[in-house]
Amino acid sequence: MINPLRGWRGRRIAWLDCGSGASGDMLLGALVSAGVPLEVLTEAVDAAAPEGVEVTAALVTRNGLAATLVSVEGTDSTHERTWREIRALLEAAELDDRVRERALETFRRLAEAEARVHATSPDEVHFHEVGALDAIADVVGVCAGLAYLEVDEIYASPVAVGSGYVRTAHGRLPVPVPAVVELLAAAGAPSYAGESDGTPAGELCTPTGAALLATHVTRWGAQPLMRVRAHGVGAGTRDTPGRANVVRLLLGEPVNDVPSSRRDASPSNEVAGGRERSPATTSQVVVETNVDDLDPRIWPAVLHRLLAAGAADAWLTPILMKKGRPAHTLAVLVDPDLVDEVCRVIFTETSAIGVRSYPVVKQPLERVTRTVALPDGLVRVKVASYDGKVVNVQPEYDDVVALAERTGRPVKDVLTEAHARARDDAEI
Ligand SMILES: O=C([S-])c1cc(C(=O)S)c[n+]([C@@H]2O[C@H](COP(=O)(O)O)[C@@H](O)[C@H]2O)c1
Ligand code: NI
Repeated sequence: MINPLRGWRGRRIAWLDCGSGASGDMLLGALVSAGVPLEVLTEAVDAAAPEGVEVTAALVTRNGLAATLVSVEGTDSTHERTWREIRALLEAAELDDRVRERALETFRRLAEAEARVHATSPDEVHFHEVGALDAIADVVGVCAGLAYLEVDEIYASPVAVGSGYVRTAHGRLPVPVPAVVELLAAAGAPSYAGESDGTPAGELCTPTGAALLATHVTRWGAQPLMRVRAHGVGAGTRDTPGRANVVRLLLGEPVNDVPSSRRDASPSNEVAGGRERSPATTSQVVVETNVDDLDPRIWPAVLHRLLAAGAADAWLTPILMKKGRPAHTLAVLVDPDLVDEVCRVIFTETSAIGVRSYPVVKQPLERVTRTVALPDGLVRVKVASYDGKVVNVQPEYDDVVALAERTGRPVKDVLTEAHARARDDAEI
């Protein structure tokens, strides 16, 4: 089995074009079309599926475009599964830890979205279509395919969600269906209807597709500046005239559009041992501007937009400017390939009429995200190591707050519990 990205040195990124939406099978097709061997998906699916399923791939066309259609067939003996059942199933399956962690996170997001839609708790959620055998296969297969590619970061375009109505086990639902709205909102993903000529587009993004995107994608926007090394086109089941019903996956390396002296000072992050990224220094850019005339109520939205555009961090420092004017320095830490996007946000959202920027070298600690199981639910935890030793364990605050809200417990108690469990798991 040859990884299509094999032999590359340096950072690897993936960009998903979700201009015709996203679903589990479209994502599977894009992975196979980009070069992920079908066996990688079938091995993971066989390990997780409670009953026999067959995963096949075929070359088809969608509105004239060649695309790979991956189909998952099997007879399911049950009509619904609970989040608890799926969690137990994934926990018991012989899956690679990373694949299991991602699949659990995908279903956790689905359970939380369903719980919000139906005003219940994740543990009370009964999945219908989303808990079926083919959906489990889609989730595990996509998580296995993406893990196989070992990309450092996954970007995706804004997501076309569709419009109109769709028939489901819940009855007739408006599109985007409620679970998709919840999932994309929780992930901060930009979305739009995607109608071409005012005709309702139907359901373009499904809950499974949205949950998989929410779990894997860390940045949303147009294709970043990248050298494409491989790409794939995954077909949706329907062939709609006038629109290629596909997800495209582009794999490549980001192009650092920065002076060569910076590149020399900052080696690229090679994949160490094939999995974890080394704590090598990385080069980023700080973009700054001083502003004295913006309505201060707008600043939180500006910071939010900058982070949504992919900035690694954005902050304000109060300053006293020329003529004794109180003002703020807005500073944004960003990868070189996103500087233009950050400048676009600054110029359109603030009153700045210029920015300055300078390269910086960042030394990140090696870190991994783990999921710890508390009695009431899951919490992601960031575990950072220095010199091979765990030096920091930090539960994801948003997960802690969500769990505290769901259970009615104080946030500080859930935080302490998550912290203790994570430290136990990390053996520190
Ligand atoms: O299965 C469940 S719980 C479910 C919830 C919702 C809500 O929006 S609420 C919608 N659906 C519909 O089921 C089909 C299949 O979805 P996949 O993600 O498995 O492809 C789709 O039409 C959803 O809108 C299911
Ligand atoms: Ni529902």
